Amino acid sequence: MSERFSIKKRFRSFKFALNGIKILLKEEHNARIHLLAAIGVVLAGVYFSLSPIEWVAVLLCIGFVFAMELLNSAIEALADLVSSEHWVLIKKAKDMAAAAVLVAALVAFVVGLLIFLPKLIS
Ligand SMILES: Nc1ncnc2c1ncn2[C@@H]1O[C@H](COP(=O)(O)OP(=O)(O)OP(=O)(O)O)[C@@H](O)[C@H]1O
Repeated sequence: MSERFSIKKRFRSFKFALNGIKILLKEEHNARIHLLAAIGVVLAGVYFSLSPIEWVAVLLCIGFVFAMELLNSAIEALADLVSSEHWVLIKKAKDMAAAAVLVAALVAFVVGLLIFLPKLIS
């Protein structure tokens, strides 16, 4: 049977999700670098007075990279739980999860270039 809706439980789930972000920033050094980059990009966006559509692109990229970082770290944690021994399938899962972050970061980089390069040049 489905559970009754409870605001208290929804709030608790939200707290667990915030804890996930806290763990990411505490344990994943790459995420800290990405956070600094995101802050820099937002400040640059304010400086260059980005248009609404440019903000949408920038914020989507920032969210995309962090979401991929979170999923990558979750997969890494589960893989480490499964075994500390060397397994081809663990390598495959970890490398593909890391590739997801790389793809997101590359897309964000290209979008950043498309938006900021013309403003920097002119
Ligand atoms: N249990 C395992 N079995 C097989 N391959 C593994 C295992 N653990 C890690 N690897 C692989 O070893 C390499 C290094 O993994 P590791 O997690 O140490 O590096 P990393 O991704 O640089 O770490 P981080 O991003 O947390 O600094 C990766 O290719 C990963 O897929």
